[in-house]
Parts: sequence; C-alpha cells; structure tokens
Amino acid sequence: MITADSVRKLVSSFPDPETGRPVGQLGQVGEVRVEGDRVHVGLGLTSWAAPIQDETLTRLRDRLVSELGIEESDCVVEALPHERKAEKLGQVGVTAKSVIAVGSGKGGVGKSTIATSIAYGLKNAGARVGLMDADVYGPSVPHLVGINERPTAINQRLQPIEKDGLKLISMGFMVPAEEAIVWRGPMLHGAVTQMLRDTDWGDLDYLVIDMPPGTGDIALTLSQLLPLTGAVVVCTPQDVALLDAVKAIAMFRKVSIPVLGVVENMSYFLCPDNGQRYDIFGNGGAKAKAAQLGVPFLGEAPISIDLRKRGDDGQTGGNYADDYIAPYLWNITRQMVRNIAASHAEKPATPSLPVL
Ligand SMILES: Nc1ncnc2c1ncn2[C@@H]1O[C@H](COP(=O)(O)OP(=O)(O)OP(=O)(O)O)[C@@H](O)[C@H]1O
Repeated sequence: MITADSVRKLVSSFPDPETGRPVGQLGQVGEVRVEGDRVHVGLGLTSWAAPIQDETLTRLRDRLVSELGIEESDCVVEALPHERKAEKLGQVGVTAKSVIAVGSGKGGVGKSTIATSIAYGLKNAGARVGLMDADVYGPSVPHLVGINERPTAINQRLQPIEKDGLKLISMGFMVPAEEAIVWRGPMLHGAVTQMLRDTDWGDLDYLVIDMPPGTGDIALTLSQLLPLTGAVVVCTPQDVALLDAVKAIAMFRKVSIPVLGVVENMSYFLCPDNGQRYDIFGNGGAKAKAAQLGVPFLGEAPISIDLRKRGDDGQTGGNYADDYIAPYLWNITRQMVRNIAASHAEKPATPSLPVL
C-alpha cells in the first residue's frame, strides 16, 4: 500500500536543480496526499529553477510513477514557490546565484543579441535577472533594449535601469564609446570592477555579462573578482568564425571559467517567400566543433529579419513574442540552465553552516 510517508521519502531524495542537494534536506517538500492509488505532491522550487520548472516536475513525476508502479494520470506534482536568498560573491559582493559570461571570438556574430535574449528568456520564465554590458568596444545592449536614460546613484551606489523587470547596467552609460576604445588593461579592470561592485543589483538569480569580443583582459578580471558559473560562446557557422570561437573557448579555459556551451547564431535563413532554407554561412559547424572540443552545444538561432529589426528598434525583449525565432532563443536559454543544473547535481553545493 502506498503511504504518504513512503511518497515523502521518495520525494525527499530528489535533487534540487539550484543546489543539487536533496530537496528533503532543504525544506522543499510540500504537502503529500495519497488517496488509494492517487498521489499528489507539492515541490518547492526557487525562482532560479523557473526556466526548467516544467521539466523538473515531469522528472519527479516520472520517478514516482515508476517507483510506485502507478498510472501517470494518478500522479500530480505541483510547484510551490520556495524562497532562497543568494549569497554575496567574491570581492565585489554581487548577490547572485549564477553569473554567466557571454563571449565570442570576434565582433558582429550576435553576442549582445544572444546575451540579451538569454537574459529576457530567464526573466520571462520568472527568474530575477541582471544584465551587465561589459562590451567596452561596442556597448550595444542599451540600444538593443531601447534605453536612453542614464542610471542614477543613491548613496554612491549605481541604480541599474529596469526594463520590463530586467536590471541593466552598461559600459556605454559610463564612458563615451570613442574614449573606451583606446583603454588598456588596468582601465578596463577598474571599470568592470566598479560596475560590479558599485551597482545596486539587489538579490539576483542570474547575472548575465555581455563580454567584449575576443580579448582576454576582461575574462581574467572577472575570474579574479567573482566566481563565474561559466561562459557561453557565440559564433557563426563559417570556418573563420569557428577558429575565433575556438580561441575564445581556450581563453575561458585558461582563466578557469567553465564553458557552459556554444551557440551557433545565423545558422541559416528560411526565405519567407518560398520557405526555402539557405545555409548562407554554412551550417552545423559549431555543433561539430563543440563536440570535437568536448564542450556542450546549446543550440542554434537562424537569421531572422524580425530579430534584426527588433534590435534596431530597441525591442530585443520582444523576440519572445515572435513565433519564428522565440523557440530557438528559448531552447538555448533552457539548455544552458539544464547544463548548470546537471553540474549542480554532479557536485552538490555544500550546506551553509548553521548560525550559532
Ligand atoms: N540571428 C540573427 N538574425 C538576424 N540578425 C541578427 C541575428 N543575430 C544578430 N543579428 C544582428 O546582427 C547585428 C550584430 O549583432 P550584435 O550587436 O548582437 O553582435 P555582437 O557580436 O555583440 O557585436 P559586437 O561585439 O560588435 O557588439 C545586429 O544588428 C543584430 O540585430
């Protein structure tokens, strides 16, 4: 006979996606009801896990169905909100659970577009997200999301600009582009440190950092300032771009930033007139290269006129309203979170010591 206790025990050992620790240890098992063969379970999930909430619930339900030998239709697993504060990270004290750098080997491959789309995807799913545009050589995020105003400071803390619930700070707010372009290492280091340390980010699930293309200076600076969850490398499919992406991967590895995966942008073009697919820059090269280098592939995004138009109009966040490009962007975002959750399950976080 199935009892609430036996179900609770099964649920308790299920790993929390955010920490990798059993949910039973973290007070995340909610109400468990058993009526004959019908089982109803409440699972507490944090906003960090929101992008993979549905599949997490399905995984738990599948486990219960197989272990208890019941019908899928008799097992209901429901998400309950679970609060968990982020810890202050590194010497800059950013309060975030995951810090993700988005980089590329060269400019113009759509790095800022993908970084912004990832940030919006996480935010739309229900996570608390900050986006830091550290691309000194082309700080394009304010343009992509349509922000013209400058951040204010309260008690010498920069207040990020909020756009649709996304918190944003850009190098473009700090310095005129023509000035930053001639900066050397120490000045870049100072500016990035200041953006991280002196911004009122609040409590974030994810901080997404749009990196300048190519250069190792900022990757090195970041790795010294706070523990990064990992880097996403954006590239286009042609061979020369892939060579640069390989260099970017090597650069992140050199400064011990794990590579969360590669994104192939501008993978192909679907002609709206005849539905014909054109592999303008070739296709599939990034996936093959990622496999060869032993890094995950996060997904592809085709060339989309809407994506480019929305960028020009400061409406990049609106890409999720577009039927054609939205599933590709969402797939990349979700695959990234899945990969982070899988690494948490492999290496669960050590529990914080109780306060005596
Ligand atoms: N999949 C795509 N389809 C169509 N246009 C795209 C796509 N991805 C990006 N773009 C467009 O390409 C241009 C460059 O994109 P973006 O600024 O994101 O590149 P970047 O790699 O960050 O460049 P840089 O490093 O020079 O800032 C923009 O006009 C953007 O709208």
